[in-house]
Amino acid sequence: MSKLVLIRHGQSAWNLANRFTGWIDVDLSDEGVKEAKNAGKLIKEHGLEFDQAYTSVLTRAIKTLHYVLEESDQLWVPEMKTWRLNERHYGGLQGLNKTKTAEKYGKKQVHIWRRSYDVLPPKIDDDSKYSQVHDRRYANLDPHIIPRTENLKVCLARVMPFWEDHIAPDLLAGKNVVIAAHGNSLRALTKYIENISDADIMNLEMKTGEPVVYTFDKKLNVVNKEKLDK
Ligand SMILES: O=C(O)[C@H](O)COP(=O)(O)O
Repeated sequence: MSKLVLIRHGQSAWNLANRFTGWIDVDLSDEGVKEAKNAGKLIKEHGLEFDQAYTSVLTRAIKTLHYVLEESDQLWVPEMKTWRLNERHYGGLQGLNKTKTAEKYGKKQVHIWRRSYDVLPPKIDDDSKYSQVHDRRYANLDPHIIPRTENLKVCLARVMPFWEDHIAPDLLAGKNVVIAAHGNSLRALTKYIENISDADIMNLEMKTGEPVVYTFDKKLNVVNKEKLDK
């Protein structure tokens, strides 16, 4: 039996300000720090011990992972950061206020951009101040791979190689794994793990700072799922 714990980062400054964030690197809010620490306490209370940790290359997820590991006395656990676990890229919506965008384009359209499986938000221009094409942390990627927009389908497609190369082999080797990432990269992983349909995934929400614990058998079938209450 191996365990996989998924944690959406604590509330970020732009969750609080209600702005589309995606690949913009905003920090945790004070409330987000509390949520991340609380997630670590819950993990300790439940006696969860990790062999490997994964996170994105975005501050809010990295800090959440570190608070979780610190609060559960496991800061020593090996960790790897990857762009493949980044939030879904929100394209030209990045930086915009969600309410104002709904007033401009209609609530229905904004809901489709936010939750549909395969509708792409508008692309971001490479010269936008919210584009990541010149961000040093992606310098080792082929510039064409850096997203200009993503829906959940595209996000899942870039998360999956990381699942195949790292997460699944760890779980098959009996390791316990923790992943601190983002609402939509984790919705994508959840869709795959639980085989959720394209239609039903629209209704799945990930709460900030709430650990979701999967137990897998030796063949990587899910035998249990539990959410740790805040
Ligand atoms: O990138 C963002 O704006 C949030 O992290 C997730 O946004 P969503 O709730 O619109 O998917």
